[in-house]
Amino acid sequence: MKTSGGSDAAKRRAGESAVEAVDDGDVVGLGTGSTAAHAIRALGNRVDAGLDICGVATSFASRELALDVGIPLIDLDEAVGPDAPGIDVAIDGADQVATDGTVDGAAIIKGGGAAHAREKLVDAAADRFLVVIDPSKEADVLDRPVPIEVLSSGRGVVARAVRAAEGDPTLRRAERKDGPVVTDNGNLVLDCEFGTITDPASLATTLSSTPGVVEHGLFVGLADEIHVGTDRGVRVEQL
Ligand SMILES: O=C[C@H](O)[C@H](O)[C@H](O)COP(=O)(O)O
Repeated sequence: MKTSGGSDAAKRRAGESAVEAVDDGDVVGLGTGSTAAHAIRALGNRVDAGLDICGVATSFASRELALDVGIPLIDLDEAVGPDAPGIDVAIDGADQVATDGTVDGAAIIKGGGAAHAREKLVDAAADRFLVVIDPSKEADVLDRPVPIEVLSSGRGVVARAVRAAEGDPTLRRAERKDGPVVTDNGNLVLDCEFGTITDPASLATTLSSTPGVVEHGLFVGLADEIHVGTDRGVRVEQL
């Protein structure tokens, strides 16, 4: 599993804090990454203690972990189809979070683990989306590369569109295999450097309308709460 800056204890506190918001009977979106993994483990402990919930996984990794800790799972289609229960709450990590007022709520970059396409489906479908981070993820303005999942045949077209939007795309390469990272959906990832992102909503619209883009990692105005774990406690920001 990908790891990132910030202490493990801080990530654990963030994950455990968000899991307190889960109620009996809830359908819960299970995020991906090292911080969301703490939430999944904490949820597994609550299931052991009798909590009756179903999870909806956002990746192969979150599915494996959920099964490992005993969380019953349903598919996204089962959760949101006709007469389906819906998703009550989603708990997910982030690579960078800015709440500087340029958007209503928070502007977030996700996809460091290449899971952002399914994460956005689940997080956006949830009644409440809780973001779990450590303080290293907080920023005044977004400035990290934006991961973009692309159809392999559309890689060149998307890269050209990114350059036209004054971005610098780099194909994400796998660490333990020769070749690129391939997502759970069989696609490639371009990590796109845009410098300081002063208008994330506008960039998100541009990227969403580019042919070949399966999904980009800008989550604008989707989050309802940010749980920031620190080495001493947790700060919860309501949006
Ligand atoms: O694709 C991965 C996800 O968007 C993760 O939620 C994000 O990269 C944060 O992961 P972590 O908590 O490990 O920093």
